Amino acid sequence: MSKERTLSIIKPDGVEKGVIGKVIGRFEEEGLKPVAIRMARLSQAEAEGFYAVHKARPFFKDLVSFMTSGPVVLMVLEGENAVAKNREVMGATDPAKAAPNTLRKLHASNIEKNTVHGSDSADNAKVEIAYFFPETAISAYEWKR
Ligand SMILES: Nc1ncnc2c1ncn2[C@@H]1O[C@H](COP(=O)(O)OP(=O)(O)OP(=O)(O)O)[C@@H](O)[C@H]1O
Repeated sequence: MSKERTLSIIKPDGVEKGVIGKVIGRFEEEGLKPVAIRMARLSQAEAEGFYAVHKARPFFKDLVSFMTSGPVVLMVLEGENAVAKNREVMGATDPAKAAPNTLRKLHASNIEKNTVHGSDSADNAKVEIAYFFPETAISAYEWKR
C-alpha cells in the first residue's frame, strides 16, 4: 500500500451545522491527514465545473445551487489508500443507506445535503486537487480558473 491523496469537501450543510471540527477530527483518527485546507465560497462557475460530470443529471441545477449556498471547506487528505478510506468514512451518498457511524449517517440531512464530498478514484482525485489547489497540482492538469 502506498500513500495517496484525495480531495475532500465539507459541504455548506456541514459548515452550517458546525461539524467542521468533528469531520476533520474523524479524518485524523482514521489516518487521513490534511495536507492542505482552505475555506471558500464557490462561484456558480466553479461549482458547475467541479460537477461537470453530472451536468445531464436531473439534480445538477439544485446541486450547484446548494454547493454555492454557503461556505465550504476544501481539503487535501493524505494517507494509505486515501481515496477508498475517505469514501468508507463518508458512507453511502444517501444517508438513509449509509453504514452506522459514517460521516453521512452521523451528519447528513438527505441525499443532496450530505455533508461531505470525496474523490471517487485516484485519477479523479488528481484532477479535483488541481482544480482547487494549484500549489499541489500535478503539472499535467491545468488550473481551471
Ligand atoms: N438523487 C439525487 N438527488 C439530489 N442530489 C443528489 C442525488 N444524487 C447525488 N446527489 C448529489 O450529487 C453529489 C454527487 O453525486 P455522486 O453520485 O457523485 O455521489 P457521491 O460520489 O457519493 O458524492 P460526492 O461526489 O459528493 O462525493 C452527491 O454527493 C449529492 O450531493
